[in-house]
Amino acid sequence: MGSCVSIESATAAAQSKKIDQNIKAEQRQAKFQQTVKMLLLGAGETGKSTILKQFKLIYGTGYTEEERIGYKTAILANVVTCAKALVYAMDSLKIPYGFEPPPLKETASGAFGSAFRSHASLNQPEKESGDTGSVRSLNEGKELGRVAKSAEEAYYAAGGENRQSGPSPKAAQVIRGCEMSFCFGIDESVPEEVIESIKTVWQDSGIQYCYSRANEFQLFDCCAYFLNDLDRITDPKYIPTDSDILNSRVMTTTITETKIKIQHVLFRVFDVGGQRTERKKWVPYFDDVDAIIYMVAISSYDQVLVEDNATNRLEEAMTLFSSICNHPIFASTAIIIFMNKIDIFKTKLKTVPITKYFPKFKGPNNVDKGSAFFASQFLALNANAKRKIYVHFTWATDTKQIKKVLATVYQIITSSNLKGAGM
Ligand SMILES: Nc1nc2c(ncn2[C@@H]2O[C@H](COP(=O)(O)OP(=O)(O)OP(=O)(O)O)[C@@H](O)[C@H]2O)c(=O)[nH]1
Ligand SMILES: [Mg+2]
Repeated sequence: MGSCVSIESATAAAQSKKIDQNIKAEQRQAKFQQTVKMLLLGAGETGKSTILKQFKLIYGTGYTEEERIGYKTAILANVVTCAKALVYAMDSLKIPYGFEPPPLKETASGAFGSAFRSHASLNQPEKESGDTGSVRSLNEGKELGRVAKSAEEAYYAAGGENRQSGPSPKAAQVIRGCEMSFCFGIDESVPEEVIESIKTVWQDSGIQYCYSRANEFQLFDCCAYFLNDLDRITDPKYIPTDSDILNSRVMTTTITETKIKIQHVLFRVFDVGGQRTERKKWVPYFDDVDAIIYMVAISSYDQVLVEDNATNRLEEAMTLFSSICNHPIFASTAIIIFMNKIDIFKTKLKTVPITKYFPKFKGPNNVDKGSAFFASQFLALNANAKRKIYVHFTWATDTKQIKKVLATVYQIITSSNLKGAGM
């Protein structure tokens, strides 16, 4: 009996040891299969959905041919929307078709000649410029005003909205009359006449000058990317590339959750709509958030919101950031700011002085000073001095750059240093 007991207790002990081992293994497994709830937050058009696409491209299986074809409609809709925006802006800004802006008077910096960007150069981020901008801003502002005035005079002399003649005004008429209904059927394409009309106006010097003033109206950032490549994207056999998908613009109106496994961590990534009306939908997703990527379009310093056509986009981004980063519910959430659209920012700095929109900025108007200034403006909004907020300067449509950035983000989120960083 005694031996029986001892055998039983030995068995029980062995079983209990096994259970303990299993529990430990499960615990290890649980630790190993860490889940991270991540929100992509930020105002509208800052690049949240673009980053989500990058997650899928870099860590997922990418896009199938069927999914790619699904983007065709959105891309063609982008093309027509951009063409319409330009054509309407020609009348609101009072620019005649064929307008050739007179060369700007040179300053000591000799940089005026570059004030009007040509569409051919707009797809590529340019090399960092020197200290152009702050010194010339005042004179250049006057010069640009003079050119705008001469455009307006020429506009009225040419017959204004309804009486301009020639191929471009005729093409503009076709674009104005184009219905967006083709957008709803995947197999339908944009009528040939509309495509030809878009090509005609995009070549027009007046439209190009109008494009150089795009901050004065609402125009998608992907405008030049697609309008420079119309032959390719309107080919019946066209299948969107990764880059085309990344550059396409579809406003988010439904919050989505995407699960992405990176090594042993399962990321639950939530992409939200950033425009004001969309933000009402955010709150139910605020519980138990491990990390937030807060997107800022640093290039939007000279633009106003789509929602009210009045508020500076970066001012809005700062107000929103302040409410997010100081919200008690996010007290222990890792916050990483992506100062995005750095490619557009670099190009814009050559012609648009930051001081004109943010007089606090003391220049010089270059990438280093400009990006450091805006980063510091955001970081200063954090009321908890002990908390570390991470900042990255990003180009969301560039997979190579984002791959590196996301690898660093992964390290930040999974590293134990987070605890020491006020989390
Ligand atoms: N050139 C350039 N374009 C970018 C960059 N990031 C995003 N875009 C473009 O900007 C547009 C808006 O990007 P989205 O990702 O749709 O912006 P969002 O934040 O999801 O906008 P909402 O859904 O309205 O909140 C798209 O056409 C993108 O291709 C960037 O770093 N550089
Ligand atoms: Mg979106």
